[in-house]
Amino acid sequence: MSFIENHIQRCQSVIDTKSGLAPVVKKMRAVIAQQEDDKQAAILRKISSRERKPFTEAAAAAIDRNLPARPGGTPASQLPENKSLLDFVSLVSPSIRLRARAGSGKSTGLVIKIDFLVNTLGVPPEAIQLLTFNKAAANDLSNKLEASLGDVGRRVGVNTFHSLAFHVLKTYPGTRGMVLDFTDDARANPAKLSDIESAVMENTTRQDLAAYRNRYENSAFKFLVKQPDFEDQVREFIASGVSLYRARRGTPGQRDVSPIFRHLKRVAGSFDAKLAESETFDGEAGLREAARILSSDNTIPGFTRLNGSLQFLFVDEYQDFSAAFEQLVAGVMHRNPDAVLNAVGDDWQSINAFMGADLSFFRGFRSRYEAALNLPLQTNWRCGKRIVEMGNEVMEASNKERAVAGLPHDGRVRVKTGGIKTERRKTQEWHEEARAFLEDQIAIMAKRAWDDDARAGRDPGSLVLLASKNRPFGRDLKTYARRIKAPEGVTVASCTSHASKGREWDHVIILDGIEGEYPGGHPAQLVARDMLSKADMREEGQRLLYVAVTRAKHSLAVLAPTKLHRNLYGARLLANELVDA
Ligand SMILES: Nc1ncnc2c1ncn2[C@@H]1O[C@H](COP(=O)(O)OP(=O)(O)OP(=O)(O)O)[C@@H](O)[C@H]1O
Repeated sequence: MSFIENHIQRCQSVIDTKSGLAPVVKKMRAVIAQQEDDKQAAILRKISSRERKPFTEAAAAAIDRNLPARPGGTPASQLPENKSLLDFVSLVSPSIRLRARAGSGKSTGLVIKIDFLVNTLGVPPEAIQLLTFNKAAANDLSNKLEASLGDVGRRVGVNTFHSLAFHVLKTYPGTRGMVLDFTDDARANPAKLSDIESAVMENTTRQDLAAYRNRYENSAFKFLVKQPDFEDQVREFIASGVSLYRARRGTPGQRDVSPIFRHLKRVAGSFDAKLAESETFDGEAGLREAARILSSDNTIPGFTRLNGSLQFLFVDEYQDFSAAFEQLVAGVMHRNPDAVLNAVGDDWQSINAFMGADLSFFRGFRSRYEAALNLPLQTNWRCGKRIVEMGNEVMEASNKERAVAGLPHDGRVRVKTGGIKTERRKTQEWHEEARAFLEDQIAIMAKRAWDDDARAGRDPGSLVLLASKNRPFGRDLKTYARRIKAPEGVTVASCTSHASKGREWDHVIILDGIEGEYPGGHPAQLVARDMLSKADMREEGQRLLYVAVTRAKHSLAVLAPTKLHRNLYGARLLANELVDA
């Protein structure tokens, strides 16, 4: 009997006897490891295409336990739009990187797969661990698991990366007594800026400042050099740059040649030494140290759950990994070599480059982990068809990559540009014009959105104002939101495009769909030029626009007080209403 037939038989017996998957995974990996490098991927694909069979029926049942049938009675598992979901749930022995487009039911898919593993294959819930970036995502997944699996769902491990690191450092004898100066949401709150600032003050000489002056003198930022407080401004953005430098350490392909890069390295080194002296770990150092401990063979007394008994590790938002997160996951896998890793994320939604995120981790998944496959989840269950298309246009998607609309309704796209000229004018002047334009247009677009609801027989839906920065054109988003006359019972939200990730509203109005504005100016933007390529920075803006566009369920309005952003040109073709100035 061939290895593949044996493998399929072993899979069948897992279903029949609920006997545990670990030996099947172990055997499969051992056989693949014997193959020549170039043959490994091919044989894994072959195994996978056969492995779907024994598990498909039971995986379909898990999908149908969790998702309602279509109105005509077709079970969710039988819909062509859910074929990729069925693949994801039914493939259990390879590690998987799931590229899940916006609104494609990423968290729903995770919960269904865990339901399948626990209730059909008999995997103990304690042998399953989920890792998320922040507490909100962890709570959301815990609630969904409990809703689907009942009490058993509570036995699945759900942690943020930082809470896992915290636990390791507090348990490990070598670090138990150290000060842990990080919170669960430390990604949004990197090293305390004030401490970095003092390291900057102590490690920035006249010569270093001259290097910065040189760097910007002949660039688009030469206006900065002319400003009297140039040196203070530099010290401020160095501080953010040092956080970025620390987060990017160990990222493959890091550019590391410029004098500015070397200066950031020196300041970071001094800051790290200070942390070590005071026996303190901030979020970044804490993740790295926990990863180092996990990757060693040292005993961590009291650390039992992830110490060899783990069978499945699910990782969320994989597109936003920086080196520290990758190292932590590698550490968990080192302790649990037979575990299967399922990493889910969307490379189109990678928007944390300024926190050190780098897509190379997502892209290099198959080469980093044994017996690993890439799978897609392309159907968007959130947005109307035109809005899904809008997302594809923003991303200049090839046919293969396009997200596909799962919902039957069309959705509406509206575009209005103001054509306000920004050249040779003071910012304040054109901002005033932009404000007047926005106030008029927001009111018009909101009214049209709620009229759509009335025509479709829906209650007036939720509405959000989005922009890459909180202060588009001199007024904050909240103030614009407050001026909208909303129907009774509807609150108008406002949010930066970054913070909108993972959320959804019936109607979205983007306020700054203008040329050159995405992403909003991050304090580290100037030094980022020495660490990230121009293309990376441009694509980051494109992805942020994609996130903003795909928050809308029924209608999307794009406002551009000046000219339209080039990645939004597609909006003109898809717009139901288009009024150019
Ligand atoms: N296969 C499906 N069929 C029908 N509805 C689905 C399916 N998957 C998810 N949904 C619904 O679509 C909505 C979005 O799902 P979910 O929150 O899981 O998406 P997500 O991919 O995690 O979103 P994002 O990554 O954009 O934040 C939910 O209301 C969910 O019930």
